[in-house]
Amino acid sequence: MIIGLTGSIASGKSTVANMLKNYGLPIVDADIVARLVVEPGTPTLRKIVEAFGEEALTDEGAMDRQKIGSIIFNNEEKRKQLNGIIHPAIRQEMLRQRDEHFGNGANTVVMDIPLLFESKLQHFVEKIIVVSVSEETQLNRLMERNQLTEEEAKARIASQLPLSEKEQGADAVIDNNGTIEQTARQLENILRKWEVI
Ligand SMILES: CC(C)(COP(=O)(O)OP(=O)(O)OC[C@H]1O[C@@H](n2cnc3c(N)ncnc32)[C@H](O)[C@@H]1O)[C@@H](O)C(=O)NCCC(=O)NCCS
Ligand SMILES: Nc1ncnc2c1ncn2[C@@H]1O[C@H](COP(=O)(O)OP(=O)(O)OP(=O)(O)O)[C@@H](O)[C@H]1O
Repeated sequence: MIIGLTGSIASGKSTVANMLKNYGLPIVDADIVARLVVEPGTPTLRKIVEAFGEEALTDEGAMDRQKIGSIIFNNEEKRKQLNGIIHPAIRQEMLRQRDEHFGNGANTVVMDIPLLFESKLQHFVEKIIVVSVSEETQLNRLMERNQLTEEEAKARIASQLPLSEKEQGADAVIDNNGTIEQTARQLENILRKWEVI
């Protein structure tokens, strides 16, 4: 089975992904892949420099995440341009990792894709878990974790589809407003229902 794990920024995907890892399920993590495909020397990083200029790089020649983030979370055109460059490389590597896990005998693989709905990747997975929180909880946790101002946090949240819309497309929704334990129990019930554990 291929499980798609998504939600919105700071809704708790990584928290739930770690729980899934503890069940021994392999995780293909889009955010990790997104870092892999832009490492110094990759064709994708070269295309980003062609599009955004040398200012896209740190002095060490890596992608300047702070700089690119400040550009694309406040400019939809620039965000679409970056997505057009980086998403094909992310997709290719995610599918490679997915097939590698099945090749190694996995029965179930989890694909942790923040932009699953935005990038219309539903066909990559069989079941979708959406990790959902209230706007207030999301804003507070994002500001706390990334040390962002309210304005910066709201810009990042606004760059994604609303969680209410994602819940419509979910096979299961985890309400992550409560404690980690309450989230873990919801996940356990979902995995039992799907006979994954
Ligand atoms: C813009 C970048 C440089 C910011 O890096 P930074 O280290 O500050 O954030 P990080 O990579 O940890 O992403 C945190 C979260 O931001 C959100 N996010 C990232 N990229 C995007 C995007 N293009 N559109 C909307 N939300 C995004 C996701 O919820 C992600 O989980 C980085 O997010 C990036 O390279 N984004 C483009 C690749 C992408 O779309 N990744 C999402 C994988 S589905
Ligand atoms: N149930 C919870 N109770 C308290 N804090 C939580 C809970 N779930 C997540 N957090 C915290 O909220 C923040 C966001 O959680 P997490 O990083 O799992 O979200 P995410 O969806 O993976 O975010 P991103 O989209 O940025 O990768 C983290 O600091 C995490 O420790």
